[in-house]
Amino acid sequence: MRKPMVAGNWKMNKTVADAVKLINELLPELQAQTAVDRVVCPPFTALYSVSELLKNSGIGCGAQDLFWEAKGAFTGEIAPDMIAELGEYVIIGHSERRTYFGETDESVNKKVLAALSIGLTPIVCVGETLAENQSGQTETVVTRQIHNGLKGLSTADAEKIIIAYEPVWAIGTGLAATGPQANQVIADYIRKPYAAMYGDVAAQAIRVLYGGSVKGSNAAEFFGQPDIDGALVGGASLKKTDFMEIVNAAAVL
Ligand SMILES: O=C[C@H](O)COP(=O)(O)O
Repeated sequence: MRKPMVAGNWKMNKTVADAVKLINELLPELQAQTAVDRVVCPPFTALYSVSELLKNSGIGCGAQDLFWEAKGAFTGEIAPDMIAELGEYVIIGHSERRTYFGETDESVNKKVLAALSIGLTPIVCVGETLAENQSGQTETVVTRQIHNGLKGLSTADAEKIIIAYEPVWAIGTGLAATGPQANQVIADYIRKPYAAMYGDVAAQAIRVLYGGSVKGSNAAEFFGQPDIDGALVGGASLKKTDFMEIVNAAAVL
């Protein structure tokens, strides 16, 4: 039985002051919802302040990216142990990083291995663009991202990672996939190839989230699907009421 998870990806939003305010608003209600694993991923600049507020709260804290090297002359980058001091999770390979910052399956794989080696749990994002979807390439693209981005894991790590299926055309557009559409991709193009890599036990153990225009009004449609274990939420994670609607919807999963 996989425990549902809802993670908020704040993207490039919120100053430290704004982040502290939102966490203080969220904390009582988030803490009350123990049926769901709850995670927030603020921008790097707010990570320390948020992690201090979340200490011993039962709410997970994560970064939105990391670099695979341990230290050195990599201006602007953040090392795995710097994140591990402040949180337990890290989002890797978000489509915005693939699109705007040149992330590839190869860099995703290096980051996943680096995160796992220091004990962080990666939330690895995969998903096809609108053009890829419309030209019938969803299977090819998503299975390639799984094969190349997630290779080389140990058996224990293979059972621990989290994958987020985020069709790029659904991110921030208000145009969510349907529950059955997302479930089919997750079952056939994510869990199935993952089972071929790491076995059925791992493929059934890992949590796969859906992401892309999730809101309170459509969350239940995704959470009612057998292969969807929760959501990676962007826009709707920036306001207490919006985020809590989604977290509470996951509790009945
Ligand atoms: O990481 C979150 C996803 O990109 C979804 O963003 P969104 O909920 O604003 O569509």
